[in-house]
Amino acid sequence: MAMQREVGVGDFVLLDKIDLDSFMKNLQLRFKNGKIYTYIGEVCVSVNPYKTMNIYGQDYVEQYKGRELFENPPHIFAIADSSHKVMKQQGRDTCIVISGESGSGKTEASKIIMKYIAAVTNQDSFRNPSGQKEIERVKNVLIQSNSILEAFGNAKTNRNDNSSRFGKYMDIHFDFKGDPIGGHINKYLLEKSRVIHQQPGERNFHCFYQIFCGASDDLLRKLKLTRNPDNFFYVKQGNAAKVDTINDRNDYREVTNSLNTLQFSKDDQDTLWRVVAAILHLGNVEFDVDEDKLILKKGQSVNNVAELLKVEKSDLEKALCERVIAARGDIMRKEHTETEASFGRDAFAKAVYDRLFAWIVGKINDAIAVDKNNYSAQYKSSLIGVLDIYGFEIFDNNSFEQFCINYCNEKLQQLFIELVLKQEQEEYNREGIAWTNIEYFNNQIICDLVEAPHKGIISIMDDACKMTAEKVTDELLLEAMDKYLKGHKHYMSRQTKPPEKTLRHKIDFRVTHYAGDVTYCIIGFLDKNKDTLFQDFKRLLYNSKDPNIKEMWPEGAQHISEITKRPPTAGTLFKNSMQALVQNLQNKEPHYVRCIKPNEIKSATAFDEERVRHQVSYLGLVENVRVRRAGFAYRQRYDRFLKRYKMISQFTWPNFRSGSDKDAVKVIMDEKRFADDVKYGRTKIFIRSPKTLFELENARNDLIPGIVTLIQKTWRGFVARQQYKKMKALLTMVKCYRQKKLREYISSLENKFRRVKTMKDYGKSIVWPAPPRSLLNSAKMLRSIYNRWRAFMILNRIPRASGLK
Ligand SMILES: Nc1ncnc2c1ncn2[C@@H]1O[C@H](COP(=O)(O)OP(=O)(O)OP(=O)(O)O)[C@@H](O)[C@H]1O
Repeated sequence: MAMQREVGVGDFVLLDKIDLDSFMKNLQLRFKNGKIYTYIGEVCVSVNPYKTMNIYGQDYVEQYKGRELFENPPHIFAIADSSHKVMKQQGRDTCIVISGESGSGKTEASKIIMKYIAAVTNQDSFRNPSGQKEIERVKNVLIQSNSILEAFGNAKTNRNDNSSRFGKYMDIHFDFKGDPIGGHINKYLLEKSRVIHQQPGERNFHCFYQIFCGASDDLLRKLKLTRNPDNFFYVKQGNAAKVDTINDRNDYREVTNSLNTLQFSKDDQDTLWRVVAAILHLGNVEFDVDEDKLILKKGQSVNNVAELLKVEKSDLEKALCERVIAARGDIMRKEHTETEASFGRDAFAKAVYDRLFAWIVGKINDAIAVDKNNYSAQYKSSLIGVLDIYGFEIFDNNSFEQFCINYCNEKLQQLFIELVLKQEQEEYNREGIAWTNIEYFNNQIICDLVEAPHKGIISIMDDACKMTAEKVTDELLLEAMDKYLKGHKHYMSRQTKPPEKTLRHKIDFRVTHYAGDVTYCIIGFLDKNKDTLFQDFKRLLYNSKDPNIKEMWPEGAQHISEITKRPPTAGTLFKNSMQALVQNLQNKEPHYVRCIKPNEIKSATAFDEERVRHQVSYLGLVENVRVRRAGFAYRQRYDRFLKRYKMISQFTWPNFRSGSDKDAVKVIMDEKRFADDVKYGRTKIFIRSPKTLFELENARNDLIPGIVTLIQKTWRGFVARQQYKKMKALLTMVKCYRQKKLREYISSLENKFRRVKTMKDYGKSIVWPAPPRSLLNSAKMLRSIYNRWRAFMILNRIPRASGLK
C-alpha cells in the first residue's frame, strides 16, 4: 500500500475519477516509468515491457513470499502468492485467469507464475529428502512440458514471434504442505487451419521448422525430407519459411530433452516426427483430371505419406480420391471432384495434426499426473488452475475462429463480473455493510445470443449443417440467422438493418459484444462448423500399423454402415468445452491477470494510445474498477490499518490502551474529521473516496521523518550503551586476568625462592620463570631488587674490617 511512493496510483480503484481517460493516463504514466503492473483490487493489470526486467529474481521472490497484496508494490508474484496462500491455508482450489490479446504477455505471465510457485515450494526438504526429489521432479516436468507444447502449439505470427495458437488451462495439484505433486492440461481450439495455410509473413507451427534444422541426417532420411523447407507447400506460403537455423536447432534439442524427461518413449518420438513429416508430404500431394476421372499427380509424396503413417498406399489413394456414402441404405463409393479432393486432403492434414497435438497433450498429462501410489487419497490435495487463453480479437476480416474466441471472452468476462460481484457482496454481508446496487454490463444476453438452445447462433448453424449437404450454403445460413435473430439488440445484418451500409449484403453479420461491435464474414462458417473429415480417412488411420496412430483415431473402428452418424460440430464442441471450463472455474477462488500490449512494434518505450485504449475496453477494465469499487475505494482490516496509521494521532501513538483496534481506528478518523467518509464493518474499515486515503498517507509521510529520526536516535543510543557495557566488561575481564596471572607468577617465585636465604649461592642457580607479558616490567624490577638483595647478602658475609687490612 505504499501508494504515495508509487508512480500515479498502484491500484486503479484509487483513481479520483473512474473513466477511460483517467485509466489511460495512469497506465501510461506507470509504463513510462517502468511500472508494468497495476492492480484493480486483486486483479493485476500487466503491460508487456518488451524488455528483460530485473524484477523476477530470488530477491523479489523473498520480498513477495507470504506477504499480503498491499504490503508491496504491485507485482504478478503477489497474485501468484495470494493464490498459493489461499490454496494452502484454506485448502481451497484457486485459479489464475490470464487474458489479453496476442503478444500481450499471457504465456510469459503463466511461466512467471509457475516459476514463482516452484521457487516458494518444497522448502522444508531437509526433513524429507526423498519427498523433495519427487517434488523437484514434478516441478521440472511441469516446467519442461512448456517447451513441447510451444513446439507443437505455437507459431510465428505477425503479432508475436512465439504465439500460442491454442487456449491452455493447466491445473497444478499440491499436497497438504502446499508442494506441487502433479498437474493436468486442457487445451482449447488449436488453430489447425495454420497447418495448411499461413498469412504472408507468418509461419506454420514451430515443429515444422525445428525438424529441418535439428533432426540428424539419418532421421531426415527416414522421414524422406531434405533440409530445405521451401520444397514443401504447407510451410512455404507464409514467405516466412526461412528457418531461423540457430533458434530452431536449439529448440529442437530442447524439445527432444523435454520429450525424454516426460517419458516419451523412442517409439513415441518416432511416431511424432513421422506424423509431422507425413503432413509435410501430404501438402505436396496434387490432383489432376484425366478423361473426367480424378487422378493423383505422379510423384513420391503419396508413397511417403503412406509409409510414414504406416497405412496401405492403395487405401490412402482411395481415401484421397473418393468417399463412401450411404444412399437409401446402400453403401456406395463416390469419386471426388478436384476441389473436393483438395479440400479433403487439407482437412485430412489439419485433422491429423489436431489429433497429434491432442495425443501429445495426453502423453504430457500421463507424465505429470499425480502419482496415486505416492499421494494416497487420504492426503487432501488442492490445486491452482492457470488459464492462458486468447483475448478478444477484432480483425479487418473476422471469421468463425474469431467468433469462437470472442464468445469465449464474453463468457469469461461474464464469469469475472459475477464472481467479483459475489465476492464483494459476501464481504459486505460479512462486515454488516449495506450493499449498494451498481449498474453493470450483463454479458449473459450476448452469451445467450451465441449459445442458447434452438435460437442461439451455434444452434442455428448446427441445424443448417444437418440439412442435406449439397443444398446448404453460407448465404442460407445467414438467412436463417436473420430470421431467428431479427430484432435482437446485439445482432444485425444488412438484411435486418438495410441502412447499415458498412455491412455487406448476404455476407456480413454484426454482433455487439461487451467490448464493442464486431463484424463477421459468414463465408466459411458452415464448413468450419461442420469440420468434415471423410470417414474413410478415420478408418485409414485406425488401420495404421503404428499403434500410436491407431490410438489417435478410435472412431475409425466404426463399421462402414455407421457413417451417417454425424459427429458434433466444431461450434457445439467449443460451446461445450467453454461451458465446462466456466463451471470448473466457478468453483474456484479466482485471481486475474489482464495483459496489455503497449504497441505493435515490440518496442520497450512506445505506448500506442489508441491500441491500448481499445484493449482496455475489450478487457472491460474500467467496468472492473467500477464493480470493484462499488461505493468504497478502499477497505482494510482494523489491525493492519492501525499499524500503518497509528502514528498520526497522539491517542494511538505509540499504543492505544483504551479499547479495541476498531476503537483506535475510530479515534484516528474522528480526530482527522474523516468520519463522514467511512463505514465501520465488523473487521474492516471501508473508505469511500481515495482522497481520504491520500490524506492519511500524507499525514503519515509527514510524520515518518520525525519517527525515523527518533527511531535512529533511540537505536544509536541503545547501540552505544551496549558497546559501553561490553567495553566495561572487557576491561574487568582484562583486570581479573592480569591479577590472576600475577598471583600465579608470584606464587611460583615464592616456591622457588622460599629457601633462598639458606642456599649457598643465594639463589643464583634458580631459573626464573618467564613472566606473563603484562608483568614484564614488574618482573624486571623484582629481578633488580633480588640482585641487590643478593649482593647485600654476599657483602654481609664479609667482615667489615677485613677490607681495611
Ligand atoms: N514480463 C515480460 N518481460 C519481458 N518480456 C516480456 C514479458 N511479457 C512478454 N514479453 C515479451 O513479449 C513477447 C510476447 O509475449 P507472450 O508470448 O507471452 O504473449 P501472448 O499474450 O502469450 O501471445 P499469444 O496469444 O500470441 O500467445 C514475449 O516473447 C516476450 O518477448
